[in-house]
Amino acid sequence: MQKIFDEVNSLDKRSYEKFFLTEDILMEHAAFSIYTYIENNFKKNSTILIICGSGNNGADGLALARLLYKKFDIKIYLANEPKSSMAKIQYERIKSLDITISEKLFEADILIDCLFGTGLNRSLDENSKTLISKLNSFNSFKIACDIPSGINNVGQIENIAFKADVTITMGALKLSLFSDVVKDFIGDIQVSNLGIQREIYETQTNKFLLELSDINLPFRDKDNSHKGTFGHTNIIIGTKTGAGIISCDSAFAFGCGLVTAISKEDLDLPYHIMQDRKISKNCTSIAIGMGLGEYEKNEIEKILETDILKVIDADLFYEKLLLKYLDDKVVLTPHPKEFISLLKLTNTDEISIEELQNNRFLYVEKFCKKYPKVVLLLKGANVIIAQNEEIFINNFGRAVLSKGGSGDVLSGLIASLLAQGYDRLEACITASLAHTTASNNYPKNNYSLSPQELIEEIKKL
Ligand SMILES: NC(=O)C1=CN([C@@H]2O[C@H](COP(=O)(O)OP(=O)(O)OC[C@H]3O[C@@H](n4cnc5c(N)ncnc54)[C@H](O)[C@@H]3O)[C@@H](O)[C@H]2O)[C@@H](O)CC1
Ligand SMILES: [K+]
Repeated sequence: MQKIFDEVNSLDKRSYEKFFLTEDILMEHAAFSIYTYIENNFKKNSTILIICGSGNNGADGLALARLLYKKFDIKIYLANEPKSSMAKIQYERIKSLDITISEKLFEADILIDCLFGTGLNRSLDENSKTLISKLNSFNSFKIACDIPSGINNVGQIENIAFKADVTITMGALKLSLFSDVVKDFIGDIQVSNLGIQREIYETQTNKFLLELSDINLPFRDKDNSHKGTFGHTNIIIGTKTGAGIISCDSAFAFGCGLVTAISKEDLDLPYHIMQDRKISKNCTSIAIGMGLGEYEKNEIEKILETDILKVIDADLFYEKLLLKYLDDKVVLTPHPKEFISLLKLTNTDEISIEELQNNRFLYVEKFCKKYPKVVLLLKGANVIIAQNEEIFINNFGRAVLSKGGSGDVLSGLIASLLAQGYDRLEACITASLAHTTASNNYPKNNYSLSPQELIEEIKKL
């Protein structure tokens, strides 16, 4: 996993003080990393337009222009006069070069957005909005320097943002690159080295970006085993039976030795799924909530009271009785609407979906502070997995997963791993990565994936 920081100004400051790296040195490395990216990916003499603002993001662009000059056909567009001291210095450095300052925007092969970086601290003015909108309309390859202009320090977009194909971010990953609302604006992310290896530039953090290598699939190193060796999960089937049955199937596919559907009605189940009326004696995990619908409250209580690890999902986030069980036995897997209900039930906050989606990390942190024993998995374009003060982000998800039943598959995967002995965080991390990876491996298109096909892809991981 990679470290993520709420802000990097303190890291820059530490580099000046601890390693005697000046702002100038850091900036030269920032510019050089974009130069290297362009050199490695584009033909000599490609046309490049660098759009520069008045601060240090613009200064990065001016330094980059100096580096690219003569190897590429470059022009600078000055959105504002250089104002920060580094922008003025960088401007001096290019004055004697014959670099064209373009008076207008045009569709170059490559556009480089150096308008605003981490200094964006107020709403965009009309000129900036028009400028960004025009840039977005061009068919050029688009590179954002540090962060696409228009995204603020907490990952919100008030009006418009530059729509990058790649964001080359300076020094370390910033949290603002991982809100759901910026997902379609940042493109691929690359981290630039600022004159010292990233592991030295970076300090301690409590936030992490998951990588594919963080997956820890079920592993069998004992052949002297039987079905009981690999756990027994119980999935509670509610009035909407399909949801729970999907979870049963995905739990079985992800290695759990035994899967029992707990249901009052006789169900038409796949042959490998057992059925019972009550929780099995040797049950090692439970999943409850998916398609629950009408269910007797005292029966739910009896299940929640058990000392068994549980995945709690969907309809249960609207039940007040859940409040007694927000402890070290549970994993909660709400989607945004369900999380809002949970925030309300727990008297944490009463907010709209929009407010949540604009501040996902803030509300996850608030909730986890209040319930530090709970493991929370907040669904969304970027999945957030959190416990106490730690946050893990899975940004591999794509639109292919935006289908009914995807969440039921995920509940089954987590329950399966809990039953097999994973701890709750490990189970969420591996299940979430398996879920996104399998969906991305679906070969057909990004709209037709069914839960069954998703489970088939999970079997191939
Ligand atoms: N501090 C450092 O050591 C380094 C900084 N670097 C670059 O510096 C950037 C940050 O530079 P700055 O702090 O100068 O800020 P920016 O260049 O991001 O912002 C420029 C200026 O725009 C003004 N501004 C903010 N919001 C505005 C709005 N909505 N409309 C009009 N003007 C607005 C601000 O007052 C600020 O002075 C980083 O994103 C990165 O690109 C890199 O060179 C790496 C090293
Ligand atoms: K930028």
